Amino acid sequence: MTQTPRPPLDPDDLAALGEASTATITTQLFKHGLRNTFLAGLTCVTPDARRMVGEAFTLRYIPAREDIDTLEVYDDYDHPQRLAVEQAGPGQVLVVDCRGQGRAAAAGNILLTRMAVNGAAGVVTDGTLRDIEEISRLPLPVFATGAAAMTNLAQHHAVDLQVPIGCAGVAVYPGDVMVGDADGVVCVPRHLVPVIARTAREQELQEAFIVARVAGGAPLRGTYPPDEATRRAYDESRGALPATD
Ligand SMILES: O=C([O-])CC(=O)C(=O)O
Ligand SMILES: [Mg+2]
Repeated sequence: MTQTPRPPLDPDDLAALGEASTATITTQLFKHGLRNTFLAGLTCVTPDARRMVGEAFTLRYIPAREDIDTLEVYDDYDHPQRLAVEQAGPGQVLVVDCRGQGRAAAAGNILLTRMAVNGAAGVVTDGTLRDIEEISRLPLPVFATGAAAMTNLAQHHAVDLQVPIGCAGVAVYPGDVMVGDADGVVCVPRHLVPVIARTAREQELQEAFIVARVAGGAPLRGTYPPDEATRRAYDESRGALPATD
């Protein structure tokens, strides 16, 4: 299908998003009116992998049908699932729409090993994965709802690459930026990346200051959220630079 050209992402913005928590990013998106950006119910199944940040490369599954989705379809190296695995490259996160259905796996260890070797930035699905023990050792951030041994053709039929999808109830457009950490995965609409990157960085700095005060015994009142005096102390700690919102 034809791809709409997308303006390139600024590496500094990606770095800032990669350093911000998903909690911070969801709050910043909320401030911009977006409340449905967190892919609830997914956990990171590769706990030793780096933090995840990258552009969404989408793959859409529909329900399988027994007369179509036979095991022989995998003899075709151009099966859409296989194309997605080969094509999602450096800087890209494969986001797989399983319609929240997990009785058969979205993918398994061989496919995700291929993605790790290709330098993909991560894998996200609102379904399950097979070979989960081996996957858990991959150096690739992977998020899913859990494990299922059954191969994906039993429940899923791969139809589209790089189209808008729903994943865990969130709209994900190709090129949106996916960020993942221990809390889960958030989708940042591409056009909001510069502003969210900047304000998320600022929130992280302010929260580091606040948590140090709370850990040191400060009460919530006056500290969290910060009142005028705490904000002034924070600004002074930052070399008197005024906080941006
Ligand atoms: O058949 C599948 O779902 C794929 C699989 O097991 C793998 O990638 O190792
Ligand atoms: Mg396997």
